[in-house]
Amino acid sequence: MREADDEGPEDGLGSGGDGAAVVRFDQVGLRYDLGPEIFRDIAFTLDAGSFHFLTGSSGAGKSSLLGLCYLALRPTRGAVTLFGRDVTRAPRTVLPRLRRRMGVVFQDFRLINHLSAMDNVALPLRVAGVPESDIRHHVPELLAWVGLADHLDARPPTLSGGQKQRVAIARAVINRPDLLLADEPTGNVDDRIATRLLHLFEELNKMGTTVLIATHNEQLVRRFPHPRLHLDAGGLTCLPPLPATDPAPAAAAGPQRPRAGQRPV
Ligand SMILES: Nc1ncnc2c1ncn2[C@@H]1O[C@H](COP(=O)(O)OP(=O)(O)OP(=O)(O)O)[C@@H](O)[C@H]1O
Repeated sequence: MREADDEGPEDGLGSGGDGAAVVRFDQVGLRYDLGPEIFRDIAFTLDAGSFHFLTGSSGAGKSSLLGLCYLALRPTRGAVTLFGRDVTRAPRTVLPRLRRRMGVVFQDFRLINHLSAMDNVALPLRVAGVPESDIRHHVPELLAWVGLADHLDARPPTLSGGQKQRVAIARAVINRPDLLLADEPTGNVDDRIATRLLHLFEELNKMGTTVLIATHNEQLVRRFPHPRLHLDAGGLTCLPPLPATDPAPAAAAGPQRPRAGQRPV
């Protein structure tokens, strides 16, 4: 993991900020074009190593907030700080470097259709220059953990929605990012697999990744005791974990899961 301050002013990023905050929003507002303001004065901090759910009804702005975090969107007002740097007006040239520190699971997956599941997941490792022998070892292991051992060579158009989603998750976590942003990552899978995926996120979190997961799945939110950022009517409230109901089903069945202290792959 890199330190929060390993990029200097020459990066075109603003300086300053709390070194322990991976994400900080200060009085952020957002509107699309000439539409209404969908966020008003949103303020929150994700400390390094924290795990939060992002909740709110459909249209409350969960995807938009994640888009602000990975700088696909810029705030109309206020300030966004990432990894201790003010990135509110950071030039586009710094985006690839910032995004290499993030794993993002998009609601629409954004897989590369002409590449196999194996090659889609291997992509961040190849970009990072990881030796091919390591890739051949780690990628199948992770795909097996998400239940896709028999689909390594499958191309996305031949996969179901839930299978594509799991490839997208594997791609997002394979290089153990500093920050994981996931938009409805369990929206297309059954309860057992959803629980398994949440355990994967928790293992990643134990290794230091800061995690933010947008979800509608209240049952899942109740099973995993993490605080919530809740969006409602343009505002954001930080809420404690929901009280637990039923325990999470065992995630033990299936391939051995990655453990804290090891690479997740
Ligand atoms: N590209 C866009 N142009 C204009 N308005 C948009 C755009 N994307 C989102 N919006 C509006 O912003 C608001 C928040 O949308 P967003 O997709 O962030 O909500 P969400 O909470 O992720 O919804 P869902 O749970 O249904 O995915 C909605 O009113 C939506 O219509």
